[in-house]
Amino acid sequence: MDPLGTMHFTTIDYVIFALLLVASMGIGLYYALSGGRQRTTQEFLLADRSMSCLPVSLSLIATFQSAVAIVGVPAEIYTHGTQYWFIGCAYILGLLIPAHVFIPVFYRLHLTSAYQYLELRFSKPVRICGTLTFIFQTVIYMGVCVYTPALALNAVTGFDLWGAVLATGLVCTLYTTLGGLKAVIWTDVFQTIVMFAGQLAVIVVGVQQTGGLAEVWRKVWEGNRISGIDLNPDPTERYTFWTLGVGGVFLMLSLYGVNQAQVQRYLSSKTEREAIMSCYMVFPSLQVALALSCVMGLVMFARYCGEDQFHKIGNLSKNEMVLYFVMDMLQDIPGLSGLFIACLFSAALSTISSAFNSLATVTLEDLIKPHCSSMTEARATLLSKGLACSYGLICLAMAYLTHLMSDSVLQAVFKIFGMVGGPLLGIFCLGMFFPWANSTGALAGLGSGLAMAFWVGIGSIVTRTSGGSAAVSHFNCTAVQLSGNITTAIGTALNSTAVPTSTSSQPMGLQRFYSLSFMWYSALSSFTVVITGLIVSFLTGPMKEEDVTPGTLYPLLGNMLFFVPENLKQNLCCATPLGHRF
Ligand SMILES: CC(C)(CO)[C@@H](O)C(=O)NCCC(=O)O
Ligand code: NA
Repeated sequence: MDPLGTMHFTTIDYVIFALLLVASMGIGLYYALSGGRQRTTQEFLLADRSMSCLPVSLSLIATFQSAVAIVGVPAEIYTHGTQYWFIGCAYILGLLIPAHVFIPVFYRLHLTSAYQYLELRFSKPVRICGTLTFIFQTVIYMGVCVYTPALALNAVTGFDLWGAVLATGLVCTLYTTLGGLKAVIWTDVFQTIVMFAGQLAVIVVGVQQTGGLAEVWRKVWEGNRISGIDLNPDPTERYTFWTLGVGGVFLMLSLYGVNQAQVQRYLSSKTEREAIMSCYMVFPSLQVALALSCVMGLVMFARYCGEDQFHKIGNLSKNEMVLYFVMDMLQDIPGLSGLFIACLFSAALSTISSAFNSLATVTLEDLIKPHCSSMTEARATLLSKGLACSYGLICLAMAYLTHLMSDSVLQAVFKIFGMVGGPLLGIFCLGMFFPWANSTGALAGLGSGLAMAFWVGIGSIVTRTSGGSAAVSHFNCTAVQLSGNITTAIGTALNSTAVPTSTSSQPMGLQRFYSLSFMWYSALSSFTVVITGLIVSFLTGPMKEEDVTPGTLYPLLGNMLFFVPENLKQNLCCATPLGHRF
């Protein structure tokens, strides 16, 4: 059955979509032909370290705000209520800690790649393992990012799936290869604005068509979509205040603290102050982004609550709901659906362009340069352009692999971030906060963190448990006679996480371990890295603080014991490292 066959794109919608691609290309060309014309790696990979905080901050949010969040969050709110919104609490510590811990350390070391840090602090093998882990994470993620909007568009409008994937993948490869990081950052700025505009337009029209704000509020309130704070301590509950507000901090740290894409933006800032400022400015913009997608879910609910007799929306996968809602509602307003499609693809483009550039950076800096010390600057720049271009093509291949993914991409991406990003966060924390950690400990820690993460992650996929314990909250619309049907429909929409009939029985033993909420993955795996790393370091001979490269430690213990007199602290082995005051 194809309930969506009637939806069509008008010429003006195509024009708006094409304009997005053309404008992005234009920005790429501009930076290819202006400034230093992308003739040095400093310019191509680090924008000449000359950026100011406003473009950097918009680029920071654009990097990890992809179409996955734009289609995933409203569907989550529609089916489960506003609990997810509490992830906004995690933004406070999730941005303050990067601003005051990670940025100062990275910026003062004058790095290009975040993994250079791992060599300075530990050894070359640790750096290479870190780099390979990052490449693995990013390559999977970019496949999901380019595939998601194309799939949604295809499902709802019949727009050619691989045509959309190719168009976005190739245009993005081209402007990233031509214009370097400057183009990536400035297209991010433009694309973030398009992203916000598209979501806002849909919300405004949606509210109007549903009968005004008061009516939307009444419907979502009566439909039980407004969730109170859920303080259930059960770690297998998918979204609670604890999983979102505490587990989410670790997710945020792995993304905004140590992820190469973001670290590269901090390093491209003119001064350390600008870098810290940009991190602060992410906070309000990220709250706006979160609010827009949550409100969109509420409006979508208000619009269909009790009126979805034909299970129009209930039969869709979570990734298709939003686009269906948009097309259904905006059909009569020319151009508006085009604007929303542009919003969706802006989100995707800004994420994959960051991925291409950061992957080119780490491949050149961490894997190639150490072996070709005599490479000329011109050659290195040419090589980095070749790398950016190759990763663009790899992205297309990964989109094809994503074909096999489950139907909730938001959960899939959170799992990838937790399973691979968490151990990376752990190894940076081990290095910065614990002077005793040595290289063997770091390698053992990273290995065990990854093993732990893949054990629980793959276990949950195989046994289909993580997230399965999420209570499918039932509609409680005014149209009571319909609620049975709608609940069934929502059940269908959630079929990927089909709950076994015996949901009431608590999972036991390993089963319980596998059903750990994926919001805890980052915390679990980074703690595993730190603890294993410390144990192995102490067994193999801990490092002495004076042997650690200056500037690679952050005096966490020293700062936390601010009330202890200075000479006592020296004895406690947590002195401020040479020449570095934080
Ligand atoms: C980083 C967060 C959690 C911040 O809300 C969000 O942007 C997110 O869920 N990002 C990952 C999904 C995506 O690719 O859009
Ligand atoms: Na994005």
